[in-house]
Amino acid sequence: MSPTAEYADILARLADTLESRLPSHGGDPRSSYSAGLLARGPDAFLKKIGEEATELVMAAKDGVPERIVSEAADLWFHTLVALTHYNLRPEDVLRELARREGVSGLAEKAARGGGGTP
Ligand SMILES: N=c1c2ncn([C@@H]3O[C@H](COP(=O)(O)OP(=O)(O)OP(=O)(O)O)[C@@H](O)[C@H]3O)c2ncn1[C@@H]1O[C@H](COP(=O)(O)O)[C@@H](O)[C@H]1O
Repeated sequence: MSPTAEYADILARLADTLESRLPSHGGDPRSSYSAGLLARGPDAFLKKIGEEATELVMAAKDGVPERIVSEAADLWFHTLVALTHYNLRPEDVLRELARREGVSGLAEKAARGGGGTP
């Protein structure tokens, strides 16, 4: 099995798990890290997204592949927690990326009247 096929549904499965951690689904902060974040609300998980994004930037600047992957995974995970709170799914983001596929970022920016470097 190719790595892509092996991991194809990990985001959906993780989203299912996170939904089960919502307060409305009985998520228990005593036994679940994500239930704790979801119970504390946006201030808690949005702060984590900011921290993880910064940690990813620092890892990338250091250029250590294992740390870049680890910090990117932390950022994706906390982003999924946020999506869950707002009743959104990773499939919604994947659909948006699919919609953009093949559309140059430069062309899209020009269509919006933007210019300059990325
Ligand atoms: N993928 C993850 C995942 N990635 C990162 N993390 C946690 O995210 C936190 C990252 O925060 P930091 O790196 O800042 O470490 P920290 O200082 O300990 O964190 P804080 O105390 O600052 O929150 C750590 O506690 C990690 O364990 C994750 N926690 C859970 N999952 C997945 O979510 C599922 C459900 O987890 P629970 O909700 O805990 O049952 C798990 O089975 C996993 O599949």
